[in-house]
Amino acid sequence: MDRPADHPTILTGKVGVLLVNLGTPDAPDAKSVKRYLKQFLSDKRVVEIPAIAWQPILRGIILNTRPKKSAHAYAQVWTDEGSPLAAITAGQARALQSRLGDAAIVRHAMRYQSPAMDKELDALLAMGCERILVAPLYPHYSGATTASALDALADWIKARRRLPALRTLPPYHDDPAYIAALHADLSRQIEALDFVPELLLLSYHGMPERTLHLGDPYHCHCRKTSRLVGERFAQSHPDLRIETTFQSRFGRAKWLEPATDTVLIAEGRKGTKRIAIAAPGFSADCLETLEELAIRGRDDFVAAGGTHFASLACLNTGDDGMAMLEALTRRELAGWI
Ligand SMILES: C=CC1=C(C)c2cc3[nH]c(cc4nc(cc5[nH]c(cc1n2)c(C)c5CCC(=O)O)C(CCC(=O)O)=C4C)c(C)c3C=C
Ligand SMILES: [Fe+2]
Ligand SMILES: [Fe+2]
Repeated sequence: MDRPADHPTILTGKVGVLLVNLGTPDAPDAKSVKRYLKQFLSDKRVVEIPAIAWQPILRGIILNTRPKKSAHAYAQVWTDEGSPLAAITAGQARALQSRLGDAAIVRHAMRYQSPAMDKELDALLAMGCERILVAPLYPHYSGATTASALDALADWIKARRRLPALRTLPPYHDDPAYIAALHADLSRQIEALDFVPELLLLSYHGMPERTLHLGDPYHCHCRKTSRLVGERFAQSHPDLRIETTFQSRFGRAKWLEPATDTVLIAEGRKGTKRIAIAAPGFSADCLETLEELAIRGRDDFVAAGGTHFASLACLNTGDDGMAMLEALTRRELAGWI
């Protein structure tokens, strides 16, 4: 009798690591963006409005207007290797694989679009992995990101007969390895600038404010990262002021404040001339950092009177970030030995 597709022929005792990020369109055109947004914004973890009320708004309004606008934004940051988020996440998986060597098989997946989580989990199983670490690359826990990735894992679990042993990487917003990586990487980038910033803005993706009152730890996680990174900078760069903001507001509800664009304008107006902005909540540069911060953020700040603006890169595939990911991964794998 044929074996079912998810049934590995030989079990080898191998360990798999699946890096997971949010997902991105396959191409910077309205059709691909629409497909992506439809999947993303239909996730009940992302838009917590009953489907009966939300789906008509999504299908009737948002999916008819936003894809064209967003596709234009994606086109401005698209690379030869595709969407920056996709290219960088693939690079992180390759870099982690070479750091871990025989200790694990590393793959990557996206919560939305491709490579799909279920296919990548099946691939690890087919390669003989009896233990799999699923690592959502979100330092700060939120229902919309971390929990949603775990929902997709749960769906995969429910649909398979034979399962590996599983672990998931916890949020790492206050992990000394993450704080040290951010401080080292951002310090190096700041030292390489041709100006001395007065202000380092730490901009995190926003969330509806309501989620904070419902008990989502996201806001507190972001604030704690800022405090810990700020303590390091107070030692190394005592004249650098550090502020926290939230970007990428979506929809009509109140989102976490202060908003990044509002603060950039207010700082420019009150006479701040030189700003560096970083986005510690994003493991990889993406639309939200390369277009919203680096292009529109600069325009906002300069129009308000600023003269020097630098958008700093995310940890991406740099040594500081990869050493941190290796340390976090090895710690989880050690729990299995
Ligand atoms: C890093 C953490 C993220 C949180 C928290 C988050 C919450 C969140 N996002 C939306 C709506 C959109 N986000 C979009 C893009 C996007 N979001 C994240 C990360 C977080 N989102 C990333 C990494 C990206 C970039 C994807 C890329 O392709 O580069 C978009 C799509 C782009 C657009 O049309 O503007 C939307 C929409 C909500 C509603 C939400 C919390 C409830
Ligand atoms: Fe988002
Ligand atoms: Fe908080």
